[in-house]
Amino acid sequence: MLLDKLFEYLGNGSAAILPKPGNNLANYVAGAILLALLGVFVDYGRMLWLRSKLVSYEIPNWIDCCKPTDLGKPPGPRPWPIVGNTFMLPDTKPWFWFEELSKKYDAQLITIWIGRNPTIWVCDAWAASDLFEKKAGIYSSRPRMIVFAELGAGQSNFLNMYTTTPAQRERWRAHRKLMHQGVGVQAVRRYRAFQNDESRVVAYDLLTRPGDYVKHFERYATSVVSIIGFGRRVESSQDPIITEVIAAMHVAADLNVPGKTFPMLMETFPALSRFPNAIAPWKHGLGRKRGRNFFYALAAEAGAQEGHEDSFVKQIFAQSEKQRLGVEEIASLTGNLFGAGSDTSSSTLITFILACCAFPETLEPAWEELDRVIGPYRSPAWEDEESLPYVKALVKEVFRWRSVAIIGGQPHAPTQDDYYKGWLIPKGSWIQGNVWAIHHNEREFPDPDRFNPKRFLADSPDSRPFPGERGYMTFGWGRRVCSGQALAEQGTWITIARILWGFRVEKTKRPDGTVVEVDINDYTNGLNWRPQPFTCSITPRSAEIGKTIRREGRQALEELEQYRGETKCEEQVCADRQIISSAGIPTGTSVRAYLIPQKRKRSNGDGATNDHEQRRKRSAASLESATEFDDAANKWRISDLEEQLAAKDAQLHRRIAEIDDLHDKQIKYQLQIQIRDENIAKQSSELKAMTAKNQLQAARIQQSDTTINQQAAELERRAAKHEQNEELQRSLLKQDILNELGQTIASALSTWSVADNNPGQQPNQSQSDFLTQDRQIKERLDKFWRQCRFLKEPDEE
Ligand code: HEM
Repeated sequence: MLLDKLFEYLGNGSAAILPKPGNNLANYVAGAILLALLGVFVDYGRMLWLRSKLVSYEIPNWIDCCKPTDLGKPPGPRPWPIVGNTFMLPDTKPWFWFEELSKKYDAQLITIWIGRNPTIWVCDAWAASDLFEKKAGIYSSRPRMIVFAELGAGQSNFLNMYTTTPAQRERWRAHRKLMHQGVGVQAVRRYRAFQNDESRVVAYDLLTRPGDYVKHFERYATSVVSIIGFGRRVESSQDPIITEVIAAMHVAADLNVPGKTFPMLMETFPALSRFPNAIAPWKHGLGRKRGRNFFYALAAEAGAQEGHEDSFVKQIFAQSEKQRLGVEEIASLTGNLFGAGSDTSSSTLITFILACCAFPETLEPAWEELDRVIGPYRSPAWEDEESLPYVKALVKEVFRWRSVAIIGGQPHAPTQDDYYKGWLIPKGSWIQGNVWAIHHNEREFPDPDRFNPKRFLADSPDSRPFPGERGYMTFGWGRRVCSGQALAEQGTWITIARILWGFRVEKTKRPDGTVVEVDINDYTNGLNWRPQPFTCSITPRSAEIGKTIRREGRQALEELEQYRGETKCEEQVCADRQIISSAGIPTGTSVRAYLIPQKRKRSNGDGATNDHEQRRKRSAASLESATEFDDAANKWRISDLEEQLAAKDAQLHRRIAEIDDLHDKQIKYQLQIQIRDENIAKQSSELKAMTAKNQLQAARIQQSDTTINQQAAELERRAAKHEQNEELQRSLLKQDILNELGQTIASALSTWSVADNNPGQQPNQSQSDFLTQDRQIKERLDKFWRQCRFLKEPDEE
């Protein structure tokens, strides 16, 4: 505090150090030095005292909470007075160093002193989950951030809000609720149609201009949030929303990385941030609020326009009175969609392209799955997600492998003193997740630098336990978890699935056949990092797929037509003047004016303006300011040319699309004629086959008729023969009967003559014999008559 005062004194009161009549300058200086030394001494005492508390012995259950070696071991390098560990920080990407330190100290948490402030880096997934998730009630506030909040996005910005007091918590909740209404899990399902269309346009753009893949991704990500926010899409990568916002985000991301230089040193000496920009080069021009005005102007313009009543900005204006939203808050709520949503999403897609080039073997299973489930005649749709488990795992691996928010976005701050495994985490201190270390721990992710989607397949031997069901911590934690997570996850899935389905993404080949290697470690230095520019080859996987991409791309553009619009330029003055003036922005000021402040004052085409000259004179002492102005003027001129170029580009694009359209129609008709010809040929050959079949069947019928006739004749012949046989049998039988009859009669006659000729001879014997023979003759005669009746023909009756 003392040092603060000293710097404040030196800063604000530069006049005070000038000698005044009667003052002894030497005494002044000596007094100041003495005071400063005393300040340094007291402050260093405070630092050491606090540091000693970082290893606490007031642990209720220290036996099970930490290894004995942890006790007494400082969880970070020893700080120096005033500068802390600042000068030990590496020039770039300090997260690697923090990871090394956590390994060196075998500690999940380490402490680095940025100047006089301890910052605690959580380098372990389980510790991050224990603190940020399980103790979310304590760890959901933000620390004081000079660069990011006070000089940057503003303290009233939802990203930076404190939640220490009930009033702050109530304000933060109101903003969170609005964000949920805009981009919460439920809300983003409504955006699937246009998000899918924008992703189809990306595929279409990759087909026509693959070399510009970075621009396509930036346009896509910005357009999606622009439709959500303002109900209008971003058609060209020259749109100021892209050029300005993404560039601003890169600057902000670079400035907010802990480093040994300014502006991060203002975090430890806040007084330095109060110097006017003109004499404070260490501020890098921060704190001008231009961004806020720009976003408010955009919001007011979109809010005043007809249509798209469900856009986020209209919801915000509808609730602004009830929620007592000020201009800054409205600007930040809409601006956050762009600030937090466009650079992050596009950088993630660039990382995906790098992974495709560096690890081509991981693409084969994805292609197999996509060919099996989707085929070439349509691209993946939302409903396919569950049928494409490998693609889903690949998207998760993209989120893990090189997570865009590599230090977990903004720091958290506990709202009270807390202890974790013996370490004190002081109230209000800066505690931040080192996502790099968390996602590169061998225990959870073996061979962590290898891009390996199988880690996210449950039955794979490469999968390991990890806190939380998602398996990664890319979107932060607890109550401060990224508000746009659902939107980013669904958009990243659909775009990656479509690119995998449609394209062969690989390293570029030189004319001599050698490949241009890619470097998986060549990333930018920002807190949202992305691969440094690299070349790659992006070609459609087949001609049929190429056709589908074109067809779907054009269909998507037609569907997106309803969101057509453009960021207003100078001549298109903001419509809602009342809102603008109530916001303290002069009426008639264009949105564009907040991007390039001096444009309206330009008097002639050569760029030399009166205002410019005056400003040069006024600020002769501030070379930086003048250069800055020159930059702005040049930027405006370039931007004009770029606009013209973009318009020509758009015209050319439309013309190419028309020609493509005609070409496609021609191909379509030719295809239809071909299909019809094929149908006719097929039908006539079927007819021929049927006729031949019929003829064959007729011949068969004829043949079977002949057979039947022959069989009938044979039957007749057999019947006649049978009759003849029967006749023969009957006559033979008649003959037999007649013979027998003759014999019977003969025997009767002889019997009767014997009896007549020998009367009285052995009468009894003869009598009985005679009677027997007589009876036998009668029986034989009876039988004979029966047989005769049997043989008799009916007509012979
Ligand atoms: C790949 C894309 C994205 C990544 C990796 C990402 C990552 C993050 C991270 C790490 C945080 C800090 C969380 C914490 O403090 O614990 C965050 C906060 C935030 N993000 Fe995202 N983000 C992404 C996309 C988006 C999108 C698309 C939006 C909006 C449309 C968005 C809006 C926000 C907001 C408003 C916050 C602040 C939350 C708060 O402080 O309570 N983000 N994001």
